[in-house]
Amino acid sequence: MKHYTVAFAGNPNTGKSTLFNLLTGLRQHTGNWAGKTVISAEGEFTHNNRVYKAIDLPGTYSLYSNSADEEAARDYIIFEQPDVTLVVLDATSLERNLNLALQVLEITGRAVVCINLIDEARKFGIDINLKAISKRLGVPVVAISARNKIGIDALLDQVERVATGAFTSKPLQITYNDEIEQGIAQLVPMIEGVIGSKYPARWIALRLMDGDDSLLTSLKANMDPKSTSNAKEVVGHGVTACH
Ligand SMILES: Nc1nc2c(ncn2[C@@H]2O[C@H](COP(=O)(O)OP(=O)(O)OP(=O)(O)O)[C@@H](O)[C@H]2O)c(=O)[nH]1
Ligand SMILES: [Mg+2]
Repeated sequence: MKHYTVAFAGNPNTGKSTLFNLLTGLRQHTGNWAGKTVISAEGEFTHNNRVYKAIDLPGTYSLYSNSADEEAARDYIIFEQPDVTLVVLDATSLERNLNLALQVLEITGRAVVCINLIDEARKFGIDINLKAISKRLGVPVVAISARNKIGIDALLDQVERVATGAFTSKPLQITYNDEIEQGIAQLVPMIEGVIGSKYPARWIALRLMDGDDSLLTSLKANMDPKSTSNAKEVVGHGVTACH
């Protein structure tokens, strides 16, 4: 039987490990500071007779190269290419949390957005229009409470749809200003020429324009050794960095 992989991404403290523990029966540390996940943990769970490998990534505010955690989460999503990236958001601060969801969607459409802490949101009278968010993002969006075990089956049904390809996502693609879009248009064919279509060229173009050397290093390390010598050329083509 095929094992699907599901990576749990999200801002720190959004309940990723609580959900991971609930599903896998493992005991990843949870909690405010002392329990912070610093390395990715792996476990397994089943749903509708399908087996899933779960990877609990460290909490990050972005997928740029600001810290080892962000690089680890980014590299896992780009290079390991999980069947599903489950983006766990805090229902009480959606605006801040959605930023990471948008970054994931720039990398992959194989994603499910999981709005956790729905119990807390309800206490504050926050009403979340899941349908509208899902339509806008182009991927399934489910509200849960990992701590109170609410919405878990519905979440796993959506994970299954994305994992099996039953759901065709239309991930929201952000359009940037003309200067950036022109840079992307120049870089994408060069990037695809060097690394093929396996990796998200548009996102890589954006990161290269931002001067993200760590991504370049990871790319080289993960690429076929024959083609690594070309990687430098892509950034050497003189597209101005946009900060
Ligand atoms: N009220 C409520 N609290 C929750 C829920 N899920 C998780 N929590 C709490 O939120 C806190 C953080 O949970 P963690 O599971 O450690 O969060 P995390 O996303 O793994 O955190 P990092 O590893 O730092 O990224 C803990 O105190 C949990 O008990 C929920 O559905 N409702
Ligand atoms: Mg954690």
